[in-house]
Amino acid sequence: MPGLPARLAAAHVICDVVQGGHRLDECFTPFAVPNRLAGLDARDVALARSIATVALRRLGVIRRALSLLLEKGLPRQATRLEWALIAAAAQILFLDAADHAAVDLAVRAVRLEPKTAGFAGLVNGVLRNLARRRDEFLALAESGEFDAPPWLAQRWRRTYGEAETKRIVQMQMREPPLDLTTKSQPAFWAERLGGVVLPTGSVRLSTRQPIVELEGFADGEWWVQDAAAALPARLLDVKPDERVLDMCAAPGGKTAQLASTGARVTALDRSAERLKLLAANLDRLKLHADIAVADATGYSAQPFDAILIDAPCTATGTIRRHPDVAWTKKPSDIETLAVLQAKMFDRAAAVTRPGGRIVYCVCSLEPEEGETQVAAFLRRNPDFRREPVDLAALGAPSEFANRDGDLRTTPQMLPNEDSRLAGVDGFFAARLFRRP
Ligand SMILES: C[S@@+](CC[C@H](N)C(=O)[O-])C[C@H]1O[C@@H](n2cnc3c(N)ncnc32)[C@H](O)[C@@H]1O
Repeated sequence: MPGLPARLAAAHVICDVVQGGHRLDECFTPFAVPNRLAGLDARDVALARSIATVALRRLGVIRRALSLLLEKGLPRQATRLEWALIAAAAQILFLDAADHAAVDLAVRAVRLEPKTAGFAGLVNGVLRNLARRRDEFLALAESGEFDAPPWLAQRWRRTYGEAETKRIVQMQMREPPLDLTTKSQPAFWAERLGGVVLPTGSVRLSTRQPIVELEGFADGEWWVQDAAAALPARLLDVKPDERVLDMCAAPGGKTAQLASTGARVTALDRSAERLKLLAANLDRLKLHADIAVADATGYSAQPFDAILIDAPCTATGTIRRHPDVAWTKKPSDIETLAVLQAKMFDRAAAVTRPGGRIVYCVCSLEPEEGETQVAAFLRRNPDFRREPVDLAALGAPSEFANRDGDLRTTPQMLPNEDSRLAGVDGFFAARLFRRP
């Protein structure tokens, strides 16, 4: 039955992410365990990915709609039913699938498994009702009220206030644009690829074409990187021939920026697998960095002129691009990561030469990983001082800096009349100079 394998794969992936804690991107690599894509052709993989992505982006409201339709809740003996219902609901409410096809394929999918086969009638009824009451559920979806896990929304309200949190959540429900960092000539590439040049210099497209098919990819003229993610490496203001450490480097978006300045860059990461990706990316871009596989918290070397710490974090600023983050992270992750980040920060201080500098950044909206982390670092390391970011030099709007002069972006910033071209990832970055 055409379309069935893609729907089955999507339902499995949604379960692997929400129940198994897997990263969505990882589920779509050939090394995924379990591999849900075996035997699927490229079109089916793309369809499964788009269903799973939308389902995770709108999981809160989909679950809310299903709970309104399933008066008695999900049958306890068939919890796997939920994933098939979620995949089908994502298609009915948010994708251009014909209702009857989405319902029919979901019914066929649940009939394939002995544990769920007896509920085919229930699935049929629930999904038909969902399609009939589509407008009501779309109105519910518009509010954005259900699309962030309550614990995260509550934190953001405390940090950013009610109104901004609403805008953050609403932006996270949208499909993000594709941002490119070009080696040179952003205006030329924007024209060739049908995009725009942002004030910060990134090229922004709204295409859904596979990246590898876009002009300039194979020739290594640009790489994919959110506009906010492109700013921290620039804050380091690296000069040719300086010795620079990229402390958490893979897959190498920021290493590429640092290496393209002519600096001597060491790209360090704990993950040998991810460093293979970095090496392949640098190869395509015809750029060079020395690669080191090591745990940053125990790293030792001759002092560097400049260090970038793009620390591992909860990544709650990237939920637009990685909707799985909203459903796989938990409050204790913030505490665990904050401890690791502080250790890395102190190690970086130990290998910064007097007069040298550090840029510390995270793609997290949580102050414990950003603002608070820097304040604690400065208390522990009085030989460092903060240097406010120069927004004019970055071409960034004034709202990109916080009161301390650090970079702080939130997803609803960089608005655009064309909503397909609006928003940025949530990022935090601070510049710290070691006294000579
Ligand atoms: C936010 S990602 C880096 C993204 C990268 N800078 C870029 O722009 O493409 C964080 C990285 O930290 C690495 N990492 C996590 N713990 C580490 C540790 N203890 N030592 C070194 N690297 C670590 C992860 O493997 C991951 O690649």
